[in-house]
Amino acid sequence: MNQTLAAQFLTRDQVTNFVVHEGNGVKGLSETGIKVLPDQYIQPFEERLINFHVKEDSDESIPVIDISNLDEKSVSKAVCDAAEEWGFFQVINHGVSMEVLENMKTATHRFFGLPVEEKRKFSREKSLSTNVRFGTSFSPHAEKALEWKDYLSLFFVSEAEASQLWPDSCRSETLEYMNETKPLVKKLLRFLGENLNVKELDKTKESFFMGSTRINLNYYPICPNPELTVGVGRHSDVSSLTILLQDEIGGLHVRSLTTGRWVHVPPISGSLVINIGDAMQIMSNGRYKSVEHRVLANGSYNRISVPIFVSPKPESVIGPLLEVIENGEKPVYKDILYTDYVKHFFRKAHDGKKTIDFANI
Ligand SMILES: O=C(O)CCC(=O)C(=O)O
Ligand SMILES: [Fe+2]
Repeated sequence: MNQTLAAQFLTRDQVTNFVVHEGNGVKGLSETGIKVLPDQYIQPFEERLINFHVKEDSDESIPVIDISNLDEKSVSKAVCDAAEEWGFFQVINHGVSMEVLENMKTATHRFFGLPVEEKRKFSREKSLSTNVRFGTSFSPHAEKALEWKDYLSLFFVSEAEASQLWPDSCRSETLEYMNETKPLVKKLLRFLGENLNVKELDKTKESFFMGSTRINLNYYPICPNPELTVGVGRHSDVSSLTILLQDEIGGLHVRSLTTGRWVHVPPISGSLVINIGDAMQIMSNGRYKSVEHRVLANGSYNRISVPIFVSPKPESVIGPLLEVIENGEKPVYKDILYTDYVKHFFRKAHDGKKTIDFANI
């Protein structure tokens, strides 16, 4: 704890400078031993999860699906039902080894444990490529209230590019995690596709569903007033499918489509959390749901998570799939250039489910 440094944060600008511009992140701020949450992290009353109905003991919970089940039909049905009713589920016995997952978590801690000068090499100002970005909050320039989170975001182009640009401290573990997860992604997409009348995942479908991949390493440090802020604000993902590895701390909440309540996603050792993103909601013409979720800040523990955002190729034009609307179903979304959609998402602060209005007819 460094009380002297904590006492130095007199003004809002000094905090922003320390966290955002000097690249210390909220991790750096947390490690000064700061006792009071700086003003710019105070979320409006209605955005603080504490004010919402969260029932930890509720009988509502997102489905947990054992993917190893030999009866493919029942697994496929469980996946598609979960995608329609919850937009979120956890998978166990998914084929990605515990070792790969543990190595990914260790590498995440290793990266965030680096000295600031090392991490800053990947900041917006210094990074050699926009495909690699170390940052804090979500879009600090667009946000009225900041989020209590630091991240490293890695857009995958090729192994060759990754070996040039990604940090040494986490490159091989992240690539292995991404590669080992691919069969699971394909399996889930095949199930989801078949249920939409997509007979096979050919090259065109693959580029719609999984043409690009971004992996984020998220770090949520201990927060002095967790009840006043958020780790991540209400949002849905812009991906087709998100595969998320979380540690044992917890804090991710999903809004139930049935009751509107915020439901906790309990950490299950060795599991992966899967959620439908906006691109899949659009391509399925609203059949699969991209659901609002958010992350609480924590007053006692540091937390990490590692989402893989499996998405269409940026240059793909996506809209409701032909297979879905050829039976006469009325399209509810228009065709959009995926990169325009992503730009729209990042231009503003997190704002619940509003991003998808961009694609409304
Ligand atoms: O940290 C988590 O559990 C979720 C993070 C998240 O929702 C995101 O990065 O989009
Ligand atoms: Fe998310």
